Amino acid sequence: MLELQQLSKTYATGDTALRDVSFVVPRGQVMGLIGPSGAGKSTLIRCINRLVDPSGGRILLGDTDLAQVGRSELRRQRRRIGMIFQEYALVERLTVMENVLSGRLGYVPFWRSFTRRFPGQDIENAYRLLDRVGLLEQADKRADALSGGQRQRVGIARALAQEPALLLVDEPTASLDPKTSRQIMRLIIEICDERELPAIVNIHDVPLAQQFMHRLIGLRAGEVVFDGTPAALDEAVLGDIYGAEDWTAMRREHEEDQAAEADATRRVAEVAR
Ligand SMILES: Nc1ncnc2c1ncn2[C@@H]1O[C@H](COP(=O)(O)OP(=O)(O)OP(=O)(O)O)[C@@H](O)[C@H]1O
Repeated sequence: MLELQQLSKTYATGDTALRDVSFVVPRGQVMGLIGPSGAGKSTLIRCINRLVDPSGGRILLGDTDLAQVGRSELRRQRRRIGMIFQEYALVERLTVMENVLSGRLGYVPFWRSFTRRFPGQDIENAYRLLDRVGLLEQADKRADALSGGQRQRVGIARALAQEPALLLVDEPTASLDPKTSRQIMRLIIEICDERELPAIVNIHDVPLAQQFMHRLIGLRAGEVVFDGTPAALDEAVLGDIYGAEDWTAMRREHEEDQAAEADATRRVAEVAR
């Protein structure tokens, strides 16, 4: 379980990015973080993995307050946080398997990571994870030979290789087409269910968030202005989070994208006939 208590962040520039943000993400819950540009979504994720030092508040992962841990303890705590990135962050010239095993680097002694000799148990587990994300056949391929969706699956397997207690997911589908985006979201949800992992997903695509997330939190100017189920996120709330004009423009853009996707699907079907 992850619990934030009155988390605040004011940058050295004087910009306040988070104000007294409090919520609990229980095990197995996938929570989508939505809000306009500058609302504080990235700052929130960065505070949790301590790429940014919070100005105040507590970040409890189990019994540990991540906001308080010192440098050496932080290294240990970061193993417990699996990260999934928008641009996958794979090592392109390494194989799929080597990329997944890099999720174990926080656990193996330096000399072992240097020679890339991992314990047999780690290797067995990596094969199991690749099987789970549907990439067993690709284990020996170089990462740069994969499609975007496949790369993100490697990113997911790598995060799981850490045996995390929490997943932080930053715009996982921003570089993917709509169909692949849905497949990746479904996979993340299934995996969190299976492993009872809490997850926070920073997500721009509101309809995709509504379709898949268990719960949504809306941030505006660093404050929580919505916390509820996707069903409770109606037009009035969305207008409140994004500003009525911006939300109307976002919705129109989404409708145009959907029409284009339906058109492309129809054309493909016609060619295949
Ligand atoms: N390193 C920094 N130094 C100073 N101010 C920052 C820094 N990073 C972010 N901010 C400010 O903090 C606020 C929140 O930014 P943040 O990047 O967390 O928002 P966001 O919701 O993730 O936006 P986006 O969706 O565009 O990524 C903004 O006002 C931003 O200008």
